Amino acid sequence: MKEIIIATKNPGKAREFKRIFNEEDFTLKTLLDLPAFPEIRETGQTFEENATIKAHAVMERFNLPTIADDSGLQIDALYGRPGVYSARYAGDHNDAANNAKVLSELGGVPREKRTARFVSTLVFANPKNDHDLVVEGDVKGLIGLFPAGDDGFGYDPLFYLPELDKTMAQLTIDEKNKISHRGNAIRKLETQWEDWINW
Ligand SMILES: O=P(O)(O)OP(=O)(O)OP(=O)(O)OC[C@H]1O[C@@H](n2cnc3c(O)ncnc32)[C@H](O)[C@@H]1O
Ligand SMILES: [Mg+2]
Repeated sequence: MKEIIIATKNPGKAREFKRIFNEEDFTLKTLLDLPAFPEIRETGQTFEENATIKAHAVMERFNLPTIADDSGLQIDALYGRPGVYSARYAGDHNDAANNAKVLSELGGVPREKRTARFVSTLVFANPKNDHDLVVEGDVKGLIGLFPAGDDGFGYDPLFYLPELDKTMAQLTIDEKNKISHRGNAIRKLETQWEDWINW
């Protein structure tokens, strides 16, 4: 069976990838399914640089086609922060602390100025290809005044979608994948990889 690795240790991302891919043609493994992989230092200045670092570190270790996702939240009133620092804005992978910091920095900012977007950049690296596939997906929304919802991960409880009158954390995984930055990026990747990948 053909295999693709998703170079992530984030259980929320892992669930979304597994749910969206139809695994009839290949199986998907994340770093949570594989022997302990050392911490990858995300030293890039952009989502693409960090996704490239992750995809290549993991591809070289396992010698298999590997997709990495580097993603984050860009808030207009904060000049694009937390951006590439989204995972470690207030505390490393401490979602509650990160959300609290965003809310406190936005204190007093009115609804119409709380615009934001989630971005996901995917880099697909393959031992048999000399260039990577790179795609970006996004979704626009507003930062709520307080967290709402229990699903998803990260900043989902703060990310309000006016058209749905719900936060990202109030959506099912399928509803989130249908509109999310990651879902949009994965769909773009799927239209491109058939011609590129040579198993
Ligand atoms: O690097 P990996 O192992 O993939 O996992 P990570 O959580 O560290 O992932 P990133 O380095 O790409 O950091 C992205 C952060 O942005 C936030 N984020 C990204 N996508 C999100 C989503 O769909 N919903 C909520 N928050 C998200 C969340 O805080 C993530 O930890
Ligand atoms: Mg990370």
